[in-house]
Amino acid sequence: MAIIAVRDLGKRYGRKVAVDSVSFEVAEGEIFGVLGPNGAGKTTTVECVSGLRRPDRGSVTVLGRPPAEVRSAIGVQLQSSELPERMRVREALSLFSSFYPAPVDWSERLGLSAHLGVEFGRLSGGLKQRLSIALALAGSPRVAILDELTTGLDPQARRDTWSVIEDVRSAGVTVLLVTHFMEEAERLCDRVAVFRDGRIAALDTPSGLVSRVDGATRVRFVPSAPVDLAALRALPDVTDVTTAGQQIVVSGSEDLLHAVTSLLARRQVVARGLRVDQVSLDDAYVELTGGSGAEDH
Ligand SMILES: Nc1ncnc2c1ncn2[C@@H]1O[C@H](COP(=O)(O)OP(=O)(O)OP(=O)(O)O)[C@@H](O)[C@H]1O
Repeated sequence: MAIIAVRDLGKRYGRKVAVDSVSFEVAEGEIFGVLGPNGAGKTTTVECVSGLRRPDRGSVTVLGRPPAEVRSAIGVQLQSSELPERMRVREALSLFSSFYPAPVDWSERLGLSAHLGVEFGRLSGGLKQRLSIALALAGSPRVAILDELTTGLDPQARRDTWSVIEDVRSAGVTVLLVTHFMEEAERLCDRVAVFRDGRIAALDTPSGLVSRVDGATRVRFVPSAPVDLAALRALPDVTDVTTAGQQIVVSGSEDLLHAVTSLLARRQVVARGLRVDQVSLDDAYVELTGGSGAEDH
């Protein structure tokens, strides 16, 4: 069942169209990625899902109801969440707990127990993010909205935060994750919506996005005997055949390897130094967003 349903969402700021005709559904228990360059409409979209912004057009439902009616089911960690510098971790947790009838303490699971007496201003970037997740989850929401959680973190803190997000999902929470990082989307997300100019340019699993790129798979080899390149080009899975010295490079869809090796076997040609490369989600992203920088933060 779809826990989040967005249909034909539209939002303008004055004359600026921030989001235009955006539709998607998120299934319960998914980690759903929202990806795209700066200004593509990601934050506006998730703010409409969280009920913080009212759409101009279209509809958003969470658990089948407008977000404003199910506030306690939605935990929000937004990009610029800052706390007073002198507020201690313990104080922040107890303040947020006081908002809810049945608060849940995530501090132990998120590795914050040893830092309860530390002031917010003295926490590392990774611990600040853990605290912001703990605060977003204090009301035991069914959906967590996490916006650019790992921007500005060092690689280790980013990896630690990823395992925290996996723990959150394991606890049964559906996650809507805004990110600029391909590696993060590939590692965590079940499906990803790639935003471009206020619209969804593609929506698929990370591997599905990769396979949309023309020539997503490349097979390279040196043939033991001359091969008819036209026969390779005629294979249904092949989009391109080039040569580099003695090496032949065949590009095409995922089933390419089987098609190429079968043809070579029939002609009793051995493929020496055979290598298969796959384009990365980075390549797919650049193609889908028209070459916009993915990691320009
Ligand atoms: N409050 C606002 N008033 C006017 N324009 C806005 C406002 N918020 C966003 N915009 C504009 O709307 C467009 C979409 O912004 P949004 O923040 O949703 O994009 P984004 O994909 O989240 O970008 P980023 O990755 O930089 O956070 C941008 O052109 C932005 O400048």
